[in-house]
Amino acid sequence: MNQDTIAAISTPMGEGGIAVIRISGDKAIAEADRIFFGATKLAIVPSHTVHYGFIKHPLTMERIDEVLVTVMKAPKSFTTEDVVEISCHGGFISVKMVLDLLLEQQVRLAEPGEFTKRAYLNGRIDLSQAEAVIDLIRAKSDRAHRVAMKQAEGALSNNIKRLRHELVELMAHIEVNIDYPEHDVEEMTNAFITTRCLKAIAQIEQLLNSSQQGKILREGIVTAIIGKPNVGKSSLLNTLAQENRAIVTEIPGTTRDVIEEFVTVNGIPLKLLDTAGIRETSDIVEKLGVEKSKNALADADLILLVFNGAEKLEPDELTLIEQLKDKQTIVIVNKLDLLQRIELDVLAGHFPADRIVSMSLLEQQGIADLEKAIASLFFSGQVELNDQTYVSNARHIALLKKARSSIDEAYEAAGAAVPIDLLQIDIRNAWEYLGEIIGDSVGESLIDQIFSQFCLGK
Ligand SMILES: Nc1nc2c(c(=O)[nH]1)N(C=O)[C@@H](CNc1ccc(C(=O)N[C@@H](CCC(=O)O)C(=O)O)cc1)CN2
Ligand SMILES: Nc1nc2c(ncn2[C@@H]2O[C@H](COP(=O)(O)OP(=O)(O)OP(=O)(O)O)[C@@H](O)[C@H]2O)c(=O)[nH]1
Ligand SMILES: [Mg+2]
Repeated sequence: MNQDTIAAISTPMGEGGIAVIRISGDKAIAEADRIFFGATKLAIVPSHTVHYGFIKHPLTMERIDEVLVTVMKAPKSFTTEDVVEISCHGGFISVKMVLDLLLEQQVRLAEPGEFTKRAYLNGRIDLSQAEAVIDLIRAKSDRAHRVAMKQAEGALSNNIKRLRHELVELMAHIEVNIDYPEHDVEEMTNAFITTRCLKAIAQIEQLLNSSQQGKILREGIVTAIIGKPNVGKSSLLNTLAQENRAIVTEIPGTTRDVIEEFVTVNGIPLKLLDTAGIRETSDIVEKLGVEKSKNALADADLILLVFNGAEKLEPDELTLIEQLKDKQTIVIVNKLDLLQRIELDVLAGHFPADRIVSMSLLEQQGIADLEKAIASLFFSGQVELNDQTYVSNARHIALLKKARSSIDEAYEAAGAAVPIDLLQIDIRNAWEYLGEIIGDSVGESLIDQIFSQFCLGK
């Protein structure tokens, strides 16, 4: 099935110091030897060694690039096949020429994710570890990176394997009872099954509970900056993004469209949305902007509600406060550098004190306070990532939920004295759902779909 020898450029397209072509498969070394000219032929070098030489056109002997070549022999390689990596000079043309030379013969272009797919199919990593490689590449914060790294190392897989092992033990116990019903294990059985089911449910619950945090770590907390015009919403986005991302002017109604920016605050990734100031308006463009603000508000996980501290609260703003009752909100009283006229007591009637932050974005004051408020909201302080496994993948979450409801059914059946061979089916289903997480018993189309999310050359 894996007969083809494959190759791809494994570094990003564009100008760079060096660019790497990776080749994997039975013919990797022979094919590289055809175009590589160095002190020795690669066919006879030891595994895990690096060699200097030139890539030349095998017929015209035209020099194409000066390179370093790494040889990693099966099974001690990323794919477990023979792997050769050619480090070319960066830039587009020479790498492309070297790749084309390989593709002219017995090498085909790798599909996206095919190297990692081979590592999976050849048993070097399981499916959840392969999926973690995608997360690792896409991680946008230190925390997201650590979660993905842990999963890549097999933390989730180990949890799942342990759970499955316990379910197998349970099934074996029940099997004995089916085969030898006269045995005195029967007495024990229902109580035993109930206890074991509860234990398994608790373990799955724990993994599912971590998923909310896992999702946040991966995708960022969707955070909408909301307020009436001219209070400093775009100034806040620019401050948190540490660049002038949004236009700031003294004219109310400057921002018309939703502006997105990914930022990290104390290691917490936020997907920040700067929005148009909310007010009644007859301007058609601004009206559409206000509509978008209201949609962003509805979809957000967190609201940063901005007020101008130099002005009294307006009826529109009080309405807005009412609308945000069910949302996680942090209030920002901006323009602290000006004479303050805002009714702080009114705000204090609606929001707890630790959710109200005074700032001057003009003078860059109060930023640390805001960061602290955000961090304490989401991680009840600075929680460190400990040994807990974070589940962050939608596919894994769905399977964990299915496994849990199967065990729920077994648990209830045990209580209702349903024949145990029926309940055995529920436990077996749970065992299979969990197996799908690590790639036991998954169909080819699912595997293809997962690996197609990778970039070329991975
Ligand atoms: N140049 C290069 N850098 C890279 C990769 C690569 O393929 N090539 N990787 C690709 O993602 C990552 C590193 N991951 C790797 C994981 C395992 C093996 C490997 O050869 N494992 C063998 C041998 C280990 C040993 O010698 O002790 C094994 O586990 O059997 C290689 C890379 C990131 N950096
Ligand atoms: N004095 C003072 N002015 C500020 C402060 N923060 C922002 N401003 C000014 O207030 C004006 C509006 O700021 P923006 O950030 O554009 O306000 P906005 O809420 O995005 O406004 P719209 O996009 O129109 O809804 C600009 O002139 C800013 O320079 C502050 O802390 N103090
Ligand atoms: Mg604005």
